[in-house]
Amino acid sequence: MNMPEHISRAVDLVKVHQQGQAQIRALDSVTVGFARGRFTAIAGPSGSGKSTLMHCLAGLDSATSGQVMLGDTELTGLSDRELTRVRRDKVGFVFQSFNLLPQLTALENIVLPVTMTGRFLDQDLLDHLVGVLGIGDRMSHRPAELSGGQQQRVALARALLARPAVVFADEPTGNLDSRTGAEVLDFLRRSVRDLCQTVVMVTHDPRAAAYADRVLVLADGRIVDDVDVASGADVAQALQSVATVGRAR
Ligand SMILES: Nc1ncnc2c1ncn2[C@@H]1O[C@H](COP(=O)(O)OP(=O)(O)OP(=O)(O)O)[C@@H](O)[C@H]1O
Repeated sequence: MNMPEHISRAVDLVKVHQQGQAQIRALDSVTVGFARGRFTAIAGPSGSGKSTLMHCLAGLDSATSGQVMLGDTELTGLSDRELTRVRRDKVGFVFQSFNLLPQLTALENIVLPVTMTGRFLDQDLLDHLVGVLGIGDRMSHRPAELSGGQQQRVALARALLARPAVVFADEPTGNLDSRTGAEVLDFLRRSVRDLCQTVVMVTHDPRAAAYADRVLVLADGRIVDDVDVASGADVAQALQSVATVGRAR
């Protein structure tokens, strides 16, 4: 699993959490690669290791053993300081809880990661993102003055403006009503299609997973299914797989 088209990959990844005397094997020898310009959903029941896998892939958490690569950079073995730099330069994040800075306006939140690091502010891309997301008239508002859906749109623009190697989205629709959630998922899918963005999304929701090109299903820290959702039949299979694993627990 060392293919160059895999922008993100994990090899034999193990993560053991210590909880008192008990050891919890949150990831049990996971090997997986994520191709550029694809939208992958990581699905599975609560506690199956979805967030742990995403956190290790994104350099937010360190593995117990195994290897994580982001582009040409091996994350495993980097210091906290180096990891911070890699995350800042190569990763975009979208969280369930939006994670906007409350004292900044929507526009300031969106451009902060780019301006803070002295990088080129791509005004055309900014205009494109704001236009597609329909938040042009909210740019001077602070997060508290925005709806949940508007806050998540601001977070999406912030994640994509820096043209990260990978956008990691952790339950991005978890705090949204179903219509707004569908708009967020549509936008993620569109960013893959129009901007060739690579997106990896954690979700427990089969309907959200169905927006992806590929669905990885985790159970007990292992990949139990890996479905290419190119055709309608595959979507049905992926949904069935997520539901079955969920019921079996
Ligand atoms: N910091 C931690 N300390 C101890 N155990 C942890 C820690 N983080 C996660 N775990 C355990 O590791 C396992 C995997 O957790 P993880 O959060 O990755 O699952 P998940 O599939 O994302 O679940 P959910 O859908 O509920 O968020 C669970 O058994 C969880 O209790």
